[in-house]
Amino acid sequence: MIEARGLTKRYGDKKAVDDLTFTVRPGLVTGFLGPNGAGKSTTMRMILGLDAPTSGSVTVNGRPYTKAVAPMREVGALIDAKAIHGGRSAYHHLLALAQTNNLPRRRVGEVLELTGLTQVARKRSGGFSLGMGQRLGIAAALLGDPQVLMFDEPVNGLDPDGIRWIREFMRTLAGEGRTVFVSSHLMSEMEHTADHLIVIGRGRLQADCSVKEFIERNSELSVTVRTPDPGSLMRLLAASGARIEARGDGALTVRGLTPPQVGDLAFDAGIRVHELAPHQASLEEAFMEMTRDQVEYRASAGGPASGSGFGGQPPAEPPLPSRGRRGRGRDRQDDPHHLIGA
Ligand SMILES: Nc1ncnc2c1ncn2[C@@H]1O[C@H](COP(=O)(O)OP(=O)(O)OP(=O)(O)O)[C@@H](O)[C@H]1O
Repeated sequence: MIEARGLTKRYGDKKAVDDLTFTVRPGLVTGFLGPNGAGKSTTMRMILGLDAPTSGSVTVNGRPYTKAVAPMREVGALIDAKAIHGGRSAYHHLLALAQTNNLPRRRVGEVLELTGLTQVARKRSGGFSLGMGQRLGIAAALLGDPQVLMFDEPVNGLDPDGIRWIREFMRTLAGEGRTVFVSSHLMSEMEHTADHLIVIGRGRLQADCSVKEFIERNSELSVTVRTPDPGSLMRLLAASGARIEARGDGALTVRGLTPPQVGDLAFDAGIRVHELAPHQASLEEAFMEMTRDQVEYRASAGGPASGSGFGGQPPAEPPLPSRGRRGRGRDRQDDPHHLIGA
């Protein structure tokens, strides 16, 4: 269990982390999300005692991590997988860590096996691929068989196989009852990995809830409808108060009406419908809505997109007028605790 209470970190006159209070519970994968510069790494460093809070506190299993008698048995952390002596083999890297931390030698073989590195254990780690380097970092984190695991952006730069492996591994660790805290700015990845989310923006807590709740509260259910007569259907639905967007692929996105309402209106007017489906926003779309004003270094729309993540991304959809999603998001940002304590 990780507990932060009023955790604050100031660099000069900038608050990198601002009065964060949250609990990371065992048995779940908790995603720690926020745009670039939101304060995720600073928070993780404070949890590990690598940075001192300006005020507030954070404990691991009830006490500050710096007070842990056997740190590697308390927390396993993957913060920077490249921080490894490249001339050493994976085996010797892990053995050195085990010996300096008073951990049994047998753990080296066990964690090599767990992370699928046994076959390459005697090779120089400097020649490892990014994915193998991440596995080695995770093997090191597991050496002390800790109950709490923290991963800072573990899937960055990995191929789909590597991403899937890390995702399943984190889920297994949580399934064993461990506390798994993982930071990421890759929304599509977190949607499939995390049970719970802690979201920060500009150092402040924005949400502390499940993935499902986050999506439901930050997006509006819409209806996708296809018809050979879009003009008539658009006029009909607009007259019933719906907001309609004609998509490039010929479908209409309708907001403000349910799928049965759209179907019934079309039927009564004798308009053929070829597709009618509810659409729930993805985690990424819900995030883009909530953090619209919080990305510290957002490229202009049309700038380089970074995949399914924060920053460098144009909004998922153009802003809608008055009752549109942008308006909804703004209202909520005035109350940063609207999702907290759900
Ligand atoms: N040592 C430092 N000195 C001054 N400012 C810092 C320092 N470390 C971080 N910051 C600032 O604190 C803010 C939070 O940074 P942090 O690295 O924690 O964010 P992050 O959410 O991890 O972002 P990213 O995803 O880009 O790593 C940023 O504005 C950053 O520039």
